[in-house]
Amino acid sequence: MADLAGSRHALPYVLNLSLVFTELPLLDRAEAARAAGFTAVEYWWPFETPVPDAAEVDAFVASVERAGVAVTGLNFFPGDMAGGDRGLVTWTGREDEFARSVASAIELGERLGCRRFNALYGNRIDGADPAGQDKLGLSNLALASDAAARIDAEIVLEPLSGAEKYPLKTAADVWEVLDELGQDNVKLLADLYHLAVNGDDLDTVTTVHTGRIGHVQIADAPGRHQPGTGTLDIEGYLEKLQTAGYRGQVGVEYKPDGPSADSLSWLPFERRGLA
Ligand SMILES: O=C(O)C(=O)CO
Repeated sequence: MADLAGSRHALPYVLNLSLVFTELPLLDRAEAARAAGFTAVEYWWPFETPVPDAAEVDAFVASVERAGVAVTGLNFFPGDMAGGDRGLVTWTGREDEFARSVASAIELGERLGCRRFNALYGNRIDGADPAGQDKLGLSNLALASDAAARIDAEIVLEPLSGAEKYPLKTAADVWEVLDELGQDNVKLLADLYHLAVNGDDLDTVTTVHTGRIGHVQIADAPGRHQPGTGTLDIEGYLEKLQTAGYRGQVGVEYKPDGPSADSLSWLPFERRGLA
């Protein structure tokens, strides 16, 4: 049995390098994560474009290989995140770009051994029919699911907070899409921070349908900072998830309050490398 260092659960942690260690250039973050004790990391889409050029991809892969960490999760290209975009899955008119972004992410995932891809659903578009957007979402998710299946990977769908026009706010919103889609390798990404901010019932989310949860992420609320800075009983929810059968990883995905390395003090060093 692994040393749980006082933790009430044995779920393994992976460090999200799109929010933690962002004071460092992208290509230095994997080594910082390794030095901090993590053996697995995840990223949002680490490039500005859906299909980055070969040199950019090679440099990214080299940074990960140099660090000796596993990449266990990648987001698909989401559009302009800083400008408010939250994914292309339901973005009418950008179907070709979505397909190309999926192909390039899967190719990168195959190279890195990454088998989980976060497909941000996309915002409601002013003037567009929401039902039409959802219909496009189903066909785009089917395409992504098939592409992922070819490398034995899965897709996760994430409720988000802080984005008014993003329609997936709760786990139930995602269940509705998954029920219509009917593809076993498409699951819920339960980010406990986003769900809490949106008023979802975390006691239910962490105990019911846990077999359909593909990934869990954590940050405290309010604030989206490290555990202990807010009021969420993160440890309690992770224990509930494990008790209910969840055996996946926990993404450490928060905006550090202070320097990233210091912000990790809530997690004993010996708990960071179990992934
Ligand atoms: O946009 C966010 O907040 C995310 O968590 C994306 O994965």
